[in-house]
Amino acid sequence: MKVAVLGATGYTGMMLLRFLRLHNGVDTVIPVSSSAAGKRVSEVDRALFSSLDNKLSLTDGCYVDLDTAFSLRPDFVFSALPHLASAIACARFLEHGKVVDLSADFRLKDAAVFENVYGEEHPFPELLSDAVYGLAEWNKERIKEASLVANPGCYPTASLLPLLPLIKEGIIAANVSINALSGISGAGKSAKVSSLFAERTENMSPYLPGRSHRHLPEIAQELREVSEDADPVFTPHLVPLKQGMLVTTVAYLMRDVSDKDIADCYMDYYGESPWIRIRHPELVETRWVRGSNYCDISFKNEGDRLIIFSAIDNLIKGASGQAIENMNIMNGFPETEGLLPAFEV
Ligand SMILES: NC(=O)C1=CN([C@@H]2O[C@H](COP(=O)(O)OP(=O)(O)OC[C@H]3O[C@@H](n4cnc5c(N)ncnc54)[C@H](OP(=O)(O)O)[C@@H]3O)[C@@H](O)[C@H]2O)C=CC1
Ligand SMILES: CC(=O)N[C@@H](CCC(=O)OP(=O)(O)O)C(=O)O
Repeated sequence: MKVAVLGATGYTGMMLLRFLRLHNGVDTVIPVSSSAAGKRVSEVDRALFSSLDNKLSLTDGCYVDLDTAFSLRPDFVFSALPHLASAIACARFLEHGKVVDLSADFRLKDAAVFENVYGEEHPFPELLSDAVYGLAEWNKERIKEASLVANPGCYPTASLLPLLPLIKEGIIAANVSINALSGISGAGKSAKVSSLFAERTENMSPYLPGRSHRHLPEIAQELREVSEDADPVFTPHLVPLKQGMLVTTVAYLMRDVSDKDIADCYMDYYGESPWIRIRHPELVETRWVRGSNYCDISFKNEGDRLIIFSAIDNLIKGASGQAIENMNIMNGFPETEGLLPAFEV
């Protein structure tokens, strides 16, 4: 396959290039950048050195601009652009092939909700019903048939994976309280005061609590697929890590269940998944998933309440790794293809 990566110098774009160099189903990579067009990829991302060069023959080892990439007619495109810029580029490239969008542009099903959350009219509302929400373990059959996959946000991925089976099976109530801790790379590579080392080191803080964060409507939308009563509380926090995400969710148990019942429920849904590890009775830690596509899940059963823990790497299972997983599902490759070994930015 001939695969283009839009936004290839950003954090998630860089990570995609690192995965694609080892992917056996991809022989040609087209790295697309507005800021680095004409520069050599191996000189910008020194971790790659020359290891991707054999797949960069179409662009002479260099990044190209969007128009050049379009003229090279990629079969498959990852868009790792900011919101709105991404929707416009995705709509264009869908003419040639399949697309996985890492931005939030096609995640919300309702254009009015999108406008309310992102503050702008959706440029392609007619594509929203075609887009499949790419929570890979949950929507696999629909992802197989999709041309446009909306890769989930990092907070929604880490929150939804442990909750969906338990809510669907009526084990926990859907009015959950989700507390999430994110590494700073979740804010992207662009310079902002709030991401400075001096602002973030030795410091932790909640931000956009209550109904303020744009991931709350995304999480609520997907929980409502399994329970129409879903009414989550979502509180994100920034912690001084480069990569990583830890989510602790408190839920009310709906019936008397043993630890084994809960573990069995997870195994029924995720027993075949190469990327979900049920860690119970151990708890989870971000260091055990860092640089990998794993989502680790654990829980503490209090009889009336359940405390649920999940850990991912925000840049991998929360973005580029899940995007590769979606490409694998869309094209009939093994789900693990290209995803081992793991990397850090
Ligand atoms: N960071 C994370 O943990 C996650 C990010 N996402 C989403 O993935 C997408 C990429 O995120 P991330 O890699 O962190 O972002 P970055 O800010 O690190 O990179 C985005 C890249 O897009 C390009 N770009 C920036 N502004 C524009 C613009 N106005 N028009 C066109 N291109 C532009 C730039 O690359 P170039 O100069 O090479 O064109 C930039 O490096 C975003 O939509 C983000 O919300 C989703 C889940 C998790
Ligand atoms: C730490 C941090 O800033 N995280 C980002 C979320 C990560 C992300 O990029 O999510 P989207 O793809 O939905 O934009 C935030 O809170 O906005």
